Amino acid sequence: MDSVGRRYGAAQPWALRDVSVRVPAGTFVAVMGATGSGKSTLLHCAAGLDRPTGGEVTLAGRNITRMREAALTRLRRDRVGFVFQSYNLLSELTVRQNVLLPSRLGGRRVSGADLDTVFESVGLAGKAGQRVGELSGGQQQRVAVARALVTRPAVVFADEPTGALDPTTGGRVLGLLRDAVDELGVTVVMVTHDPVAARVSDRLLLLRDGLLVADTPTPDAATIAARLAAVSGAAMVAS
Ligand SMILES: Nc1ncnc2c1ncn2[C@@H]1O[C@H](COP(=O)(O)OP(=O)(O)OP(=O)(O)O)[C@@H](O)[C@H]1O
Repeated sequence: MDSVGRRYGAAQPWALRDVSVRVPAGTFVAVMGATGSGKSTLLHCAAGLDRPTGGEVTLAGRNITRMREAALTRLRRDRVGFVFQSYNLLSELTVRQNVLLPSRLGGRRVSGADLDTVFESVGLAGKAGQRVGELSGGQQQRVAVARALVTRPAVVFADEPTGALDPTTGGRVLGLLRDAVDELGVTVVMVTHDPVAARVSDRLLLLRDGLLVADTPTPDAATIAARLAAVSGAAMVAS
């Protein structure tokens, strides 16, 4: 992102202000900050889900700033995976159908071998035929991770992927994202409120009132919590 700004209306304050950040391939980045600091806005602008008001965005080597919607949709489908807090799965469909749905909609074939590999790696082997509605929250998030990874994306964007999970289950999901970085060279950009979850990342971005106020190698969880409290406190004082 080069000098990216976003506001949701001329009379609105800037949700993101002049953010410049480069994430090399194969890096795991955590994005943190107080509620309303612009984390989701940053993620959406970086992922091509939202258009910045100003600045330039390059995603998986392509400048998407003025890319037409159809090309952007193709780029997202082919090179990007998404994992959300709410899983965004179709509960009446099976695990396999959910994982294959985005590729099918895009007219792409996923080989049985690739599907088996991804099910194996996220611990869903043997569950492919089960209806998603019958699975636990942790299992559903694994399905979402499998769906994000099955197309072998360059980048996975995750918005609070462990927000609805208990710490143990959340830890497993974070482990899957970490493995995707270490073993497949995927780039992960993850928004989280949880310093323990952020600890799995290589690099920490901290936002305050839409400004990028820190960009550092990820420290230990206690230091993350202290930095988060410092920027959140400052945001509260400022408002
Ligand atoms: N669609 C929208 N229309 C208007 N304002 C918006 C919209 N989306 C976000 N905002 C505003 O932009 C600012 C940043 O919001 P954003 O959702 O990016 O913050 P966040 O750090 O992700 O917050 P949270 O931790 O609560 O999810 C907030 O002031 C929010 O009210």
